[in-house]
Amino acid sequence: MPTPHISAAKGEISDTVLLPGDPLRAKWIAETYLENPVCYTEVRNMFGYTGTYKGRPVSIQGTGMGQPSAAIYTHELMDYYDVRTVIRVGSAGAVHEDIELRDVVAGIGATTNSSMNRIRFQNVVDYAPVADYGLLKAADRAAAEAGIDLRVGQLYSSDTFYTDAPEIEALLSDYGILAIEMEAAAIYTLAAKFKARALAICTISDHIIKGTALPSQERQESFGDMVEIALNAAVQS
Ligand SMILES: O=P(O)(O)O[C@H]1O[C@H](CO)[C@@H](O)[C@H]1O
Ligand SMILES: O=c1cc[nH]c(=O)[nH]1
Repeated sequence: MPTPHISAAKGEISDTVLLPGDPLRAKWIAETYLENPVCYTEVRNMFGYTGTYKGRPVSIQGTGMGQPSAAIYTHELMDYYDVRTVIRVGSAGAVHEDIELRDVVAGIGATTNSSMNRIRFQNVVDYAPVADYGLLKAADRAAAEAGIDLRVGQLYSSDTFYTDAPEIEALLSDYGILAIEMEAAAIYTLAAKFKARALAICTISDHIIKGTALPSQERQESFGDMVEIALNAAVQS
């Protein structure tokens, strides 16, 4: 029996899954980087594919935008399909002066304004969602081998894309946050719950402090470095 949101049969999804927010990015990654990709779900047009990379089975599953959506896919993958390694491959907005457009950032941790973990931990604990150290090391190694400067630091997983309080983003930058995205904190938390491994890697598509952005046609091309790091980390670790 499939899950409510994924129509694959058990065994059709690898234990190692890349998680882009955009389902069309899942399609592009599968068709560009995997050998023999097969689409295993089209429920809600949130595409998922399994193929091989360097001889190892790897799946790519879209998550949609925001922590509630990403949490549904991560939960079903880990709880029902026995997925044990996930790497988010996302876009993010830089909030730090040292980060530039097209930089690839790996989130060692994910600060968040989401209420999801407040609900989970009954408003008693401020849980600190963190990446899997082994996966992070594998990504760092894969980036070095490819000659890519992987920036490692904290992400901010926000529940809002548009904000009325830009001063919060400036404050977070002062406290070392590199970039804003919308899913990593939920994915890291669920990986901990299911004794799995998670890492979020993001390409900087816009710079919130500097007010610059990649033209839309350049976005997909700029994701190549991130995807290669993620796939090589996935198969090496
Ligand atoms: O490009 P993706 O992976 O969707 O990630 C980022 O882009 C979306 C916002 O435009 C949010 O999902 C954010 O996390
Ligand atoms: O969540 C996101 C993703 C890309 N750019 C942003 O500013 N925020």
